[in-house]
Amino acid sequence: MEHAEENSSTRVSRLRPPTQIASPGKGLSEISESENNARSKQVSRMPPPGSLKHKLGSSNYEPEPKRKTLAERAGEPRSVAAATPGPRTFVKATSLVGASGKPMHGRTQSYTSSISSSTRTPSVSSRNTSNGSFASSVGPAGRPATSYGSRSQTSMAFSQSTTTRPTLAMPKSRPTTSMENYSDDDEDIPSQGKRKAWDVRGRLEDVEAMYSRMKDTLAGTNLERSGLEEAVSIYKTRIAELEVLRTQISSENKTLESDLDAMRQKTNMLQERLLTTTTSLEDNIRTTRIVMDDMKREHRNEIDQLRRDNADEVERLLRLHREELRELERRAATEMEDRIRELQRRNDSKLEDERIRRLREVQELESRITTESQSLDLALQKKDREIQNMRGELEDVRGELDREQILKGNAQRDLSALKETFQMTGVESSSTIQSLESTVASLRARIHFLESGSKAQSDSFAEMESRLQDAVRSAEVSKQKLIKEESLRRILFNQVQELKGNIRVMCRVRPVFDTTEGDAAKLKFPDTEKESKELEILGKEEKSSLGNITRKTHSFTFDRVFGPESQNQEVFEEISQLVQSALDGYNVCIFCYGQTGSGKTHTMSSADGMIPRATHQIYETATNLKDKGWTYTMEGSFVEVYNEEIHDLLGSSKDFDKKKHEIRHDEQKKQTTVTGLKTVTLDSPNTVEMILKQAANNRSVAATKSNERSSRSHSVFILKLVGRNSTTNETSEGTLNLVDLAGSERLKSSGAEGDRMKETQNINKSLSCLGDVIGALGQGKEGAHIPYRNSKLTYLLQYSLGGNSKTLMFVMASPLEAHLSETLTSLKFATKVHNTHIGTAKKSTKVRERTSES
Ligand SMILES: Nc1ncnc2c1ncn2[C@@H]1O[C@H](COP(=O)(O)OP(=O)(O)OP(=O)(O)O)[C@@H](O)[C@H]1O
Repeated sequence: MEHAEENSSTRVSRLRPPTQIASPGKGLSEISESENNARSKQVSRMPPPGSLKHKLGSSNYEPEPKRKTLAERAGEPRSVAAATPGPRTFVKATSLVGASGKPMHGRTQSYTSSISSSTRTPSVSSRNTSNGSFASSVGPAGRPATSYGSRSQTSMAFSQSTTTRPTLAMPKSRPTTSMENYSDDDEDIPSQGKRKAWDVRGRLEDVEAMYSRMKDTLAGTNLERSGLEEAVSIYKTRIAELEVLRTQISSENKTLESDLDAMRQKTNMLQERLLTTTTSLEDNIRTTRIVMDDMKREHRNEIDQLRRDNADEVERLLRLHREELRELERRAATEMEDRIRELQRRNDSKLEDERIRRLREVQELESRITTESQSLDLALQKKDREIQNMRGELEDVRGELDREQILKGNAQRDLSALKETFQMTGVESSSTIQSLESTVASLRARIHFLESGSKAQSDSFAEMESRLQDAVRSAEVSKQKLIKEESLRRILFNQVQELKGNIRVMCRVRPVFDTTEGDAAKLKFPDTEKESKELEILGKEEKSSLGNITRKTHSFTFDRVFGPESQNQEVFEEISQLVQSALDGYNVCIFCYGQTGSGKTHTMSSADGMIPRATHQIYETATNLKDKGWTYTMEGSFVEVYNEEIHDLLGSSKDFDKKKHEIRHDEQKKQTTVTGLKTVTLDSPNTVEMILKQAANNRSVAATKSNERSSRSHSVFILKLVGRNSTTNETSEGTLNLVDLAGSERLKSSGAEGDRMKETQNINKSLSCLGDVIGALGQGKEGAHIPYRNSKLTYLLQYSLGGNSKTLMFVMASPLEAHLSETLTSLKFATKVHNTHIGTAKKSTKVRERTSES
């Protein structure tokens, strides 16, 4: 098997073609027979290869009975020359395996073809050979073997079994071919090897017999060839099949590879999609959160709105109810009403008398306090002066005393020196002694005098000390008294303010600048000589149904009316007391209300307007109050309420639409804060100018976006004043709000559209909310709902409008005929506010209208 495998590569090409049979001879028949034998076996075993292997592989295989196998013949006792000495070719079994050397599938696997050309030594006695192998040597007997004998020969054998072959006897006379040896055993050619040379016939017969065997062999070879061809074709088919399989596998492989690529791409795509989905999911979550926040906010607003609506509804119902009650009361007691009116009038006059009396008392108290504090100041100054004088005297006396003591020391030293001199010289002169003694006496007298003077001086010094202590003590008492009186002044001052009313309304009419502005309206200030409280406006001409042209005169009364010639200085004098209240710890709110161009900004924020004046006053007062133990911190912020949004006028105008500011209330402290606002500490009077400039700049920058910003938004200057008295440990926290409201013109008359309409609607809404809040406060019911939340402006000013706070409204009026109806609307609104009583009772006024024919 080992050799068969080694030589498998040469197996087919070594088949000997029939033409190689050289010369006829004795060995020819042998070859023919053995070949025929072998081939017939092979042929019979060839197809089908599958069964063949099975048979060949089995040791029980029986060859055809009519022919003897080479093995049989080899086993016969007759001596046969196996081969000539020298190199000899052994046919070795070679398994016919697949071309690749691998075992064949199925039937082809079992078929083995043994083709060998290995050259071996002649010794065959000790080795095992294949039973089926045969050697062929063709050549004439008695001569050395032909090239057939010496060269490699092709033989075919089946290596199904191996047996030990008996030792072959070597010929004595001449080397014999194997053919000769075999021919003796051949039954078909009995004469073989015995024919005589002259027996041509016999030999011819032999040749013929040999020929016929050759023919058989040829036929066998053909069969073998066809078998081999068949095997080849099977291999080819198999190869083709394998090729197809390979193609299929490679195509499958390609498909799988492309599938793999596709899968990879798909995975990549899926990963990308996953990434995109994750990102979009995160975005969605973020957006959802924002939306949820918005919704929450909206929800909160809606709830607030609902609450407000409910409260308004309840209020409306209450109002209705009240009106109904009033109506009933009115019907039931018309007569009583007159009496009540009468009583009220009396009450009012009593109240007014009381107010005047209290005012007088307060004024007297104030003047007394002022006089007392002045006299105290004077006494203090006098005492200070006295102390100064005494200190000077004391210093002089001390200096003198020091000098005298030096003199005394000197004199005593002189005296003792003289005494020593006298004792040394021994000179005694009575006159000199007397004079000296008198000098000593006088000196002694002087010393005594000086000593007594020094005592008197130190007594006077002690007296002065005690007087000084008394003066300091009394100054301290006076200071304490002054501090107490300052506290009393605050209380009394607040009482005066309350008596004046916690909501005050003043009117200011601006001048007509030039004739291009249009005609001036007919305005009258009847009481200019007295208190300047009244304003009369002659209305427009109206045609009655009878054709008469009439004109109404509208009379308004306010706490003060400022005519066109009034200056900001005059206006400020009226409000300075309120500014003082803010320093005393009250919340103060000063509004400017009126149509565009009526002078609100001029009054409030111009260079000499209320804001700079108020801050200057606060700064001065705070500095003066330092003597009375008060230290103040002042922080200012400036905001704008535009379209119901809060903007920081001290911040950057770029942040106007980005930064959201929230209003927060501290219920306990009754204080309002706005988130994210820039606050400026007012540590010098000039800071306010800087604030006003920046606010104006920001508004003008914003104005380029939405036109005339100042008249379309409310501006609120918030000044927080926190004071602390280190002597009394008192604290005060007041807020001063100075508000420049947006133009109050009505939507109809302004003819606004789009964005402007929205602005106007928001302005109208916030102004009417302001009216509602003041109206609700005027009802004066404790715990009643005040609709602060209805607008940003009222919500911002919540703690500066109700309760203990003080409010002043300036209604600004245009002097022009063209603005008459707007002016009248503004003045009517102001009258409504004026009639509102917050905190203390206040005389009510009405708009009086008289019609006169023109
Ligand atoms: N009492 C006054 N004396 C002199 N000038 C005045 C007076 N009132 C207003 N003015 C001037 O009139 C003009 C318009 O006034 P101002 O800007 O104050 O009106 P406004 O009511 O604030 O308008 P807006 O609502 O548009 O802000 C300004 O030039 C201002 O200086």
